Amino acid sequence: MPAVSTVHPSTSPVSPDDDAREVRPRIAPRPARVRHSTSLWRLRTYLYPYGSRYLVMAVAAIAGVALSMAIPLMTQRVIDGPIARADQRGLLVLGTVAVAIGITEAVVLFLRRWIVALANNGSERLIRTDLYAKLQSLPMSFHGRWQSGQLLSRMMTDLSIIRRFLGFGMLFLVVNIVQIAVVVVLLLNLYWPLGIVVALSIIPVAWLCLVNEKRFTRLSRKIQDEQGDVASAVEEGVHGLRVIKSFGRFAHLYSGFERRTQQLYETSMDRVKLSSRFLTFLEVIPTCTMIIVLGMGAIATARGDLTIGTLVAFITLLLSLIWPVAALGFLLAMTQEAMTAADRLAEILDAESPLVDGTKVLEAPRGHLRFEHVGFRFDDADQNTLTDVNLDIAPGETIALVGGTGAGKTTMTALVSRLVDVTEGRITLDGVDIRELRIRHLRRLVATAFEDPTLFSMSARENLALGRSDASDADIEQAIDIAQAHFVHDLPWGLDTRIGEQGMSLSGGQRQRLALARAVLVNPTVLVLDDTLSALDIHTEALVEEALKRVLADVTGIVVAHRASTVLLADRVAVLSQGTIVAVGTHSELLATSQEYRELMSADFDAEVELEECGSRPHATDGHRSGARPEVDGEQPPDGRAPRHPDRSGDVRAEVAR
Ligand SMILES: Nc1ncnc2c1ncn2[C@@H]1O[C@H](COP(=O)(O)OP(=O)(O)OP(=O)(O)O)[C@@H](O)[C@H]1O
Repeated sequence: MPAVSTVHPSTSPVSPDDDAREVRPRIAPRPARVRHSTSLWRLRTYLYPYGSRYLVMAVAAIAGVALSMAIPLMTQRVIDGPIARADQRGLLVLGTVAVAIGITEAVVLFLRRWIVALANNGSERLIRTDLYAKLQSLPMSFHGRWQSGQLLSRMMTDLSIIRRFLGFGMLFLVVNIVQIAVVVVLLLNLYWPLGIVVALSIIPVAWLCLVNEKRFTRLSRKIQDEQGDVASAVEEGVHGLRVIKSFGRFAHLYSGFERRTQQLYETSMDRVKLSSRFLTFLEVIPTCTMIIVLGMGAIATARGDLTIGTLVAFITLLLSLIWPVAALGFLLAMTQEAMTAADRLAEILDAESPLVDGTKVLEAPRGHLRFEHVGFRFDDADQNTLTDVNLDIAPGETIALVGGTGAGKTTMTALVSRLVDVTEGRITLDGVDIRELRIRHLRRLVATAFEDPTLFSMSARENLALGRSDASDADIEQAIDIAQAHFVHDLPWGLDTRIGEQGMSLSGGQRQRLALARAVLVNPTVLVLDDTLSALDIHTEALVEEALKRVLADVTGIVVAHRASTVLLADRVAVLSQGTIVAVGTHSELLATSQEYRELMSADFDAEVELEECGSRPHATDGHRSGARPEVDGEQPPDGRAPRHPDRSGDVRAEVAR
């Protein structure tokens, strides 16, 4: 039994940047009964680190409103006091106090704006980093279901909506409601008959808000989803530019894009119409109230029931209500938008990852890999992709996985590094179920080079050292040598050359070689090559295979092979058909015993012959693939193992022909 140690999560050597770490967002857990608005409320935890700033902001906002309300009351005192009595000294004192109040209000306003920027940009950053970490931790099945544009629009647009709400909407929604309530009380206190008129005018305002809430929410959600669709279309258009241009399908895609933007435009206009009607009513109500108050106030003053100073103060206070009431409309709209944005963020933050991290690490891994009755079914599929797969790969052995298109080869390799988890059976590494191993540890042991090599917008060196940040220059050089990726030294700044988005500035073969070097650099215990050599020219492929033979001699290898040439890198071959392994053996054994294997090999062979007959065997240039290699006679090793290189084509032809 291999030495295995168990690592307690809190003392684990796994660094926090582990892609499968359990992401614990600051957001509160999802409540059992989810209601609209709960998502926004749950985001309050992102305010806590900036709690003191939000508090200062709220105090400054309330102080600002209180000061603005003090000015009409001062005016009343000035008119009914020093002005009525022609008291110059009293006028000077009260005037100075009024100026001081005005200056203090301006300072408080500046303070609030400055602090708000500090606080809500900080909260936005925290939510964004949590979202990013969560996205990284979610399984491939999640990313398969979601359009990247939808994720992008949540990370950018929805977060901006929430930032605006946290910095402005939330505060003023509260401040304005408080201001309306306080002013109404003050008005009732100044002269209650007019105060009642103002208080009654609040009823239609509240009714309008309630009536419009549902429609506004629905339209906001629709717009945000449609923005995501547009972002997805832009993303696909940019990524698929080459395909679109080569097929001359620009007009077709353009019309699809135009349809989406038209839809977004129409929904946005629906919302504009709704909010325009709503806002107009909200502005008309205070104006009508003002006309009634002016008329009734004039009569009351004429009767001597009201002083002129009180009427001026009343009108000034009422004027100060126009903005808070009119603003209620867009503040409520902002709140609705923030609620739907928070719902959309919660869809990511609450997404459950079925991948559970293990606790064990292998002290001295040997690379004994076993598939035991492994079955796998994709989430949305109605039947298994893999069924009862059994395969025992000895330490240091290399297995070639061969099978027709869609047989399940890529899926099988994805199980080894737990990009997806088995749904039946188990996979063991040195006798330990890989689900019991720490994922970061497992992914250190298993390195995969994919057929479609993704390179990141960073330097060639950073791309190479992605799986092993502590790699020395000598390690990098060795990996470059094995993958025959010496071309990196010819790039304008050598290894420090920034490779374009997705490595677009490199050829397919160059990208594959970098991806291969990246996998080799990890110095893994298990090396998985998912048809990694498919884009190499025959000359480079021969050199890479020569070097790979040395690497594969020391590691356990799984090589997905579509062609006979690649099969010959392996010690044994497993034939996968319709999701299950139908034959395992050496190359020559399978040629002798497996009809399916013979057919797969002869298909490759036929393609080769066709190429030769057409005289179209390509020259050794990057980015082209011949599928064939020069015919060199070779001998079968005495142990029946597949001859590795370079005489496999001749060997395959001879045996298939037999
Ligand atoms: N995300 C997915 N959801 C549902 N089915 C999927 C998904 N990904 C792949 N499949 C299906 O699983 C099967 C196996 O796919 P896989 O990519 O493993 O085959 P493969 O043998 O590697 O094929 P190829 O040689 O063409 O790369 C296919 O039928 C494919 O349609």
